Amino acid sequence: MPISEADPLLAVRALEAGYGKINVLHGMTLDVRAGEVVALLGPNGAGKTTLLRAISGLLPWGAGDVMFAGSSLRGIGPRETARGGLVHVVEGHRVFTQQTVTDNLLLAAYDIPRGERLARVEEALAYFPEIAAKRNDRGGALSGGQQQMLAVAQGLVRRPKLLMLDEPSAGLSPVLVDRVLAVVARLRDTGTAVLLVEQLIEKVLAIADRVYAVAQGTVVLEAKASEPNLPHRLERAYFGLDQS
Ligand SMILES: Nc1ncnc2c1ncn2[C@@H]1O[C@H](COP(=O)(O)OP(=O)(O)OP(=O)(O)O)[C@@H](O)[C@H]1O
Repeated sequence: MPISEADPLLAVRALEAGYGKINVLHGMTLDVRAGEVVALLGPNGAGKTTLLRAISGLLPWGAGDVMFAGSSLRGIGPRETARGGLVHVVEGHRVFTQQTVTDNLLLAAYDIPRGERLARVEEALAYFPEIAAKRNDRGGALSGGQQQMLAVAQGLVRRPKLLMLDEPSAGLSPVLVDRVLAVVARLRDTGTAVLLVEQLIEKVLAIADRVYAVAQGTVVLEAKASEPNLPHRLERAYFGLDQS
């Protein structure tokens, strides 16, 4: 069934997921609309990474549902979700250190028609001039921050409808953090939706359209990023002091 304009691109409904007998997500519900940048904020251990892993099919889930572009993702693995346009750049993703930057990107484009792959690689490199300049270097020769950018570029090669980024700023210098977040803002301008986990509240509020605060496996606050006094309200929500 074709997705209508009004339907969210991603709809997570009353999702339960965890590890073995331990449930981590307790009825998680949220939406991402086409072209929207949505941030997931919350304390350590809240379940943000677990949620992204469940959405992309890295982690099987129990009750509830995840709908992407109008279809349920139940039982669908990460390769297939990526093929459908939902790309997850996992936290601490490692690039192939022995392969060149270009080959790392070509590997990410493995199932894209051969004639299109190089153009896709160029398109992704255009977002990151500092790694474009090192396209013939081995992945292992890049700095940690540049490797992180390469991991994001590997996701972009697929021209996702929704890109999920798990703490893209982790371990980056302030300058590189700004660079990565500027890429997120540019993606929104090209109509790509982004769902990102981020700890840097002020920085993320500057580029996100909406935010969800997550605590103990459930959404405790949803707000437009432009709403006043949000950092304070988010903090209160984490500790169960605020209802919205
Ligand atoms: N592989 C695993 N096996 C068992 N428990 C896990 C596993 N990964 C995470 N957990 C537990 O699930 C809960 C949620 O972790 P998760 O990583 O999703 O939180 P988070 O909000 O992303 O936090 P952080 O910001 O610290 O990454 C935590 O209690 C964590 O200990």
